[in-house]
Formats: sequence, structure tokens, C-alpha cells
Amino acid sequence: MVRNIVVLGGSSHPELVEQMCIKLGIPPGRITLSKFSVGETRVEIQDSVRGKDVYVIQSGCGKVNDNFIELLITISACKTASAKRVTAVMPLFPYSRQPDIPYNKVGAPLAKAGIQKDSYTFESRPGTPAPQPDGAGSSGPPAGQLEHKLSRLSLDKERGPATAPGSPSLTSRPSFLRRQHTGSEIAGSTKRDSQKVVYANGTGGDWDQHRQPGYKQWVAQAGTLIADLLTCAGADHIITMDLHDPQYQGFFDIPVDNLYGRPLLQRYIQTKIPDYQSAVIVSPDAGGAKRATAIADALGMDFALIHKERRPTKITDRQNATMMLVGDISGRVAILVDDLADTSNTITRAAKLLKERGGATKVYALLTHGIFSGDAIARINASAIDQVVVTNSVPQIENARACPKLKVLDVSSVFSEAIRRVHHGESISVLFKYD
Ligand SMILES: O=P(O)(O)OC[C@H]1O[C@@H](O)[C@H](O)[C@@H]1O
Repeated sequence: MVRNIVVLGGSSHPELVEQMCIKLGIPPGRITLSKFSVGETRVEIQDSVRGKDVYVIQSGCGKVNDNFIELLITISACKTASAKRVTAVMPLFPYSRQPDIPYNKVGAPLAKAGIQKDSYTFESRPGTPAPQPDGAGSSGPPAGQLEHKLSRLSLDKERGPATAPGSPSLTSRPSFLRRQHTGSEIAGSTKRDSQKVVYANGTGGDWDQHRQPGYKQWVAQAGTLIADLLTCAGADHIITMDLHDPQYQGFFDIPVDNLYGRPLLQRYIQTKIPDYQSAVIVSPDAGGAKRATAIADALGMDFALIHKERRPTKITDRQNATMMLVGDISGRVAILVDDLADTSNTITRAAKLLKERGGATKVYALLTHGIFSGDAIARINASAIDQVVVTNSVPQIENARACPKLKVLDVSSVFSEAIRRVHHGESISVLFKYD
């Protein structure tokens, strides 16, 4: 039993809170979470937190935005009630997929907002609308190039003169780690009063009423904001697991412990998959290759990669990007490894490819976070996947009932041990050991 500690659970994952408290040998702190009829969150903490080490557990699932606000209010309530230290324990970190550099080929999630889907193409964003006085084609550079140049000019202006040789350079850091907004509005059209635009590459479409032709859409880089909101609310420390983008930690100026789900997944492979060393670890996309190869290397297994050969031109066709398998899995068991499944499009399409074109005999999908939004579970049930293994970083009880292919690994021991160690000021590096 640990003393002088209070564990408060948010609305997102009561089962995990209960399991963690059992392992810590303490009852959960008493808290009332409710809503005003308008939808505002109300938090009332019934136990004294004065001088205590408080851990607020809230996963980035369910009603993600509501739960996040609830977390912020709870942290703030603890701080103003004189808690000694407040740690936000977020098994799945919300918004962790949004520090990505915006304006990439497939676009950032927020870029979908306010766009007429039928007329939207990837070329249209970041493509800047070009002046088309006579309706004729543009003689300037293609939209992408034009915008790239304008964007460089705009950034150069913002940065001012080049730094002296040897001095730290802002540009040497990835843009998503910079604590400043890099999104910018770029003038490029003279037809501001028109809602019909023709892009330099010849495509055209109607712009949303709210959008000004000639200005690049502003894509929010939520990473800094999310980190600032947590620290501003009063969080002194963050504990999370398998951040989609580990660099996300760079947004914070408080300690962030990013625990790994990998030991659990590795142990599952070793103990539950027969003759696992003959199987092949597969990454469903290039972004997850590092994660998947780490497991393959640790277990002495072969590795294959699914490469998205051709990007779709329409965002609505995103799930139809052509996939290409790199590696030999014929007649073997394939084990897909990824950090998360949301719609499950990625893993179900990958499984189809592995069986139909790769000749895999069986397909497992191992994920840390099984978000499974929308009809993801139905999609998995109907898919070529034989078994999906996830942790309970988000609730899985309902999913497990609806999906016979689902196996759930418990992360409550990992998080409760991390809390215990942080509370006692012990190193948590032992939790990062794999083998
Ligand atoms: O295809 P769904 O399940 O929606 O999304 C999951 C994918 O989206 C990526 O960010 C994850 O790393 C994973 O590869």
C-alpha cells in the first residue's frame, strides 16, 4: 500500500482506474463528475488532496474532447485545493496524431473541415488558387511548387536574418517541435469575391463560404496547444503509453514518461503464437516500420513492410491507396504490428493483401491502442484477420463481446507500477526493458 497518494479517475476508463487502484492497494479518490444541461463539465473532488501526490487517470477515448476538458478541470481543481503534485495519467494520449507536419500529401485531419468533399482533391491543398483572368490555364509553376516557394518566402520573413554560423538554428529543428505557429496565410489570387476557383493545375471547385480564395487553409498544429493546456491547468508530470509520435514529448516542459506496450506484445508473440520464429513481423505502413522492426530484431524474426505505392487523389479515396508488399510471407504466419487502430481500415486492408497476394496462412494484428471507432469492429469481424491483440489502454469490454477475434492485454500493472515508482521517486527505466 502506498501512502499520501490520491488516484482520481475520469469518466473515460473506470475499469482501468479500478484495476490500478487494486494493484496500488488504495481505494480510488472520491470524485463526482457531472454535466450541466448545456453540456458543461462539472467536477467535484470529495477527498482532501492538500499536500498529496495526485494521479488523475483519463484516456483519450470515448468523447475525447469532453474527457480532455474534464481532465483539465480535475487537474486545476487539485492544484487549487493545494495538491503537492498532480500527474496526468493518459494511457492513450489524445490528439497524439496531430503534431504531424501539416500540408503533407495526405493532409492533416483538420484539413477536412469546411471543404466540399466532392470537389476536394489533394492537389487543391496546399495548392494555392492561381489567378485565372480569362479562364485560361496558368502559365506559372504548378500549384504545389508555387505554394512551396511562397511558403518558404513567408517563413524566411518570419525568421528574419540567418543565424550566425555555429549558433543554434531554429530551422534545424523539425517544424512540429517549434514553439511557434508556422501555419501562414498566403496570398495567391486576385479573385477574392468569387467562390469559384480554378487551381493552377487545372482542377477547380467551389470554395466554402467561410474560406477566402487566395488564402491557404489554416491547419491547426494541436500538439503545442494540448501540451500548454495540460501544463496551464497545473499538470506537473505526464504518464502515457506508446505515443503515436514520440517527439510529442518535445511540446512539454514538464516530465513525460512514455511507457511501452512493446513488452506485452512481445510476450504475447513468444507465448501465444505457435512456432512464432517462423512467422514474419509486418508493418502496415512505412511510418510504423521502426516500431515493427524493433520487435522483429528483439525476437530474431523476419520483417516485411507494406508500402503505399500510390496516394489517392481524393481524401474520400484515402482507404483505396494502392498497397504493395515488400518481403516474402508466402506460406507463413504474418503478424501486423501498429501503434493503434482507429477505423481499422489500415489493418484490414493490410490483412487482405497479406493473404490474397502475399500468401500468408494466418494474420495476427498486434496493436497498443484499439480505438475502434465507427464500424471498426464489424470491419474486423468481416476481414481476413484471424486475431487482433490490443491492450486495454482504452475500454475493450464491449469490443471483446462484439468481436470474437479480439484478445485484450492488461496494462493496469504497468501503469500502477509507474505510479508507484514516480511516487517514491524511483527510476521507471525498468519498465522500458523489453527482454
Ligand atoms: O486505419 P485506421 O485504423 O483508421 O488508422 C490507424 C493508422 O493510422 C495511423 O496513424 C496509425 O499509426 C495506424 O497506422
